[in-house]
Amino acid sequence: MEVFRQLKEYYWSEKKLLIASVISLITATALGLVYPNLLRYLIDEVITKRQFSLVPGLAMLVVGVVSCKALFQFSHGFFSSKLGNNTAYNLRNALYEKLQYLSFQYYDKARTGDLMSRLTADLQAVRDFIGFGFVQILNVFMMFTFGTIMMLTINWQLTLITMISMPVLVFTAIRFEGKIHPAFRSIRKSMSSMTTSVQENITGVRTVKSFAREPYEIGKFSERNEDYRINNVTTSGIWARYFPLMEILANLSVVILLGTGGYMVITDKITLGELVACFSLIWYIIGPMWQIGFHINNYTQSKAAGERLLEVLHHYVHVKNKDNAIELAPDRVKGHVRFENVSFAYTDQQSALRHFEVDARPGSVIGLLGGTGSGKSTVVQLLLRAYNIKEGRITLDGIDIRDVTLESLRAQMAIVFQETFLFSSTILNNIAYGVQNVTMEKVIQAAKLAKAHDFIMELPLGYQTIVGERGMGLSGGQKQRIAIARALLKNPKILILDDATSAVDMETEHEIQMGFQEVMQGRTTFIIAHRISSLKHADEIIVLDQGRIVQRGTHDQLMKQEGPYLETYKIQFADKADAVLLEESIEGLLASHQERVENQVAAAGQPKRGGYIQ
Ligand SMILES: Nc1ncnc2c1ncn2[C@@H]1O[C@H](COP(=O)(O)OP(=O)(O)OP(=O)(O)O)[C@@H](O)[C@H]1O
Repeated sequence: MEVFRQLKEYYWSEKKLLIASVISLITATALGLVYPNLLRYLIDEVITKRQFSLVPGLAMLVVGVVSCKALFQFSHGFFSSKLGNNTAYNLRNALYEKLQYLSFQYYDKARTGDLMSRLTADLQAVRDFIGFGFVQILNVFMMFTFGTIMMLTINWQLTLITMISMPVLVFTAIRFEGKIHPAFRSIRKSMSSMTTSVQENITGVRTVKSFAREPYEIGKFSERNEDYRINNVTTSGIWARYFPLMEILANLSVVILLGTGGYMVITDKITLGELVACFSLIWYIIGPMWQIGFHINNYTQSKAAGERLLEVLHHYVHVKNKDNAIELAPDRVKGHVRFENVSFAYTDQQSALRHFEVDARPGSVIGLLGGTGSGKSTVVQLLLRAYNIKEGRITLDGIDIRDVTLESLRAQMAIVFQETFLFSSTILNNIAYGVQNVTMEKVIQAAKLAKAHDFIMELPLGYQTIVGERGMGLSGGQKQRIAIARALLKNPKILILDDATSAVDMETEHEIQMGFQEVMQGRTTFIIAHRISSLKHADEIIVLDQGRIVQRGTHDQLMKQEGPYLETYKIQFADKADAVLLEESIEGLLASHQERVENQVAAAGQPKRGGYIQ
């Protein structure tokens, strides 16, 4: 019950419904106990004593009891369902809220399919238990207690003899629980692994198809499906072994009751009415025992599901606001960013960034260059406080970013990520995502600066065009331009462009950069790029290699030094230089050829023909 104790805050607010549901069920159960007594009365007082005039009254009483019982059963169903659904509502909101605030560290390892199965199947299992299962278990307990007390009052010797096989039944049920619980955990695990596989397959369908890996994906899914099947079959095996055993043990009590009770009637120790009442009551005791397997199953399933929900709800949030964190006033932020001897490692194994230093004055542009995995994105992730650093410090206008509220810190920044993410909504909503109450003019202005306006206007629905999931239906460059417009519209103090123009052609990149120069005025900008042309105008360019700064300076300074920057420049511009040379030599060849032709024509005394190429 520890799991449900920890989940209390999500259902305890609905305690009125819980109480109403419990009272309704207790009343319905208590009314059910009237039957055996009516039976006893019918046999001993009416039939045996031939008092048939009492029959209509008795029948009316039965109708009354049945109607009341039905009414209470209805209200139990009504309150339980409301309780379950309200609890699920509270839990769903809490889980979603938690997912919003869980740090990047959590999402580095989280699997979407697994999270989805927690939010759906697990949540449903908990809802069903809190709504119905819990009260049903309470009902089982009450039916057993009341039924036993009533039987004891009729004849305690017969009751005790009948109960002789009950401890064995309880023992078997407990053993069953011990086996079925781990089995259900495995089912849930394999279910979530299967969901993950489907989710990944749908997300990466283009990659799968382009590599013609459909058979491999089918095989991978089949394996997981097989795992799920085996876990279900194993669970059914446990069920199949224990359930008949429990049924036999339950029916043994009935056999004992009829044998002993029948003998007692013959020997006049109890009346026939009392035996029939006991026979009816024993089902009141056995019924719940018989169903105990189902309730145990329901309980263990929801316990496993509850554990998985608690794992998310109690997951430690690494990056959060300190007590008394400073709220940055947007109009006072200047945008002075300093990294002071910052070292960082994602895992314990290898550092992603070592002794990183930069002093980005307000309005300056810092370029970051380096090979893949050299730590460029890590710099901006740390500035965004996606992760907490343990060595060194990062300050904004002299304040350690760990002392500032996350919301006010991130409100000062706009970032265009390497991988563009668009929501499945209109282009307008995607551009206006980071800001509230924005005018259409401002959206268009941002889109124009990002060189997105023209292609948006060519779409039949313009800004109202709904982009597919993750921006499907748009080219990589178009998606990037929408993401850039989104960042520009936010009007941030700090602008971060993480390889933001990698998917657009050189010409568009140049145009976007011209736009940037306009919007970058007064903003501190960090540009990560692989193309030197994107960084050339930065106030300082930092070259990284395996997390270390290997060169820094302006473009002109770096061009005068031997080092990776110059090498990169040579590689990137070698093709261009070759192309220029080739172009020049072709032009030279053509010119000399034309000259020769003209000379020949002149020598032959013929009129000169217009152009070289006829
Ligand atoms: N979320 C993460 N969890 C663990 N390791 C990570 C994570 N992100 C990056 N790394 C590792 O940290 C190092 C630096 O990565 P980073 O993304 O900063 O490189 P980068 O220079 O931006 O590379 P690229 O140009 O390819 O984007 C790499 O070794 C990378 O594998």
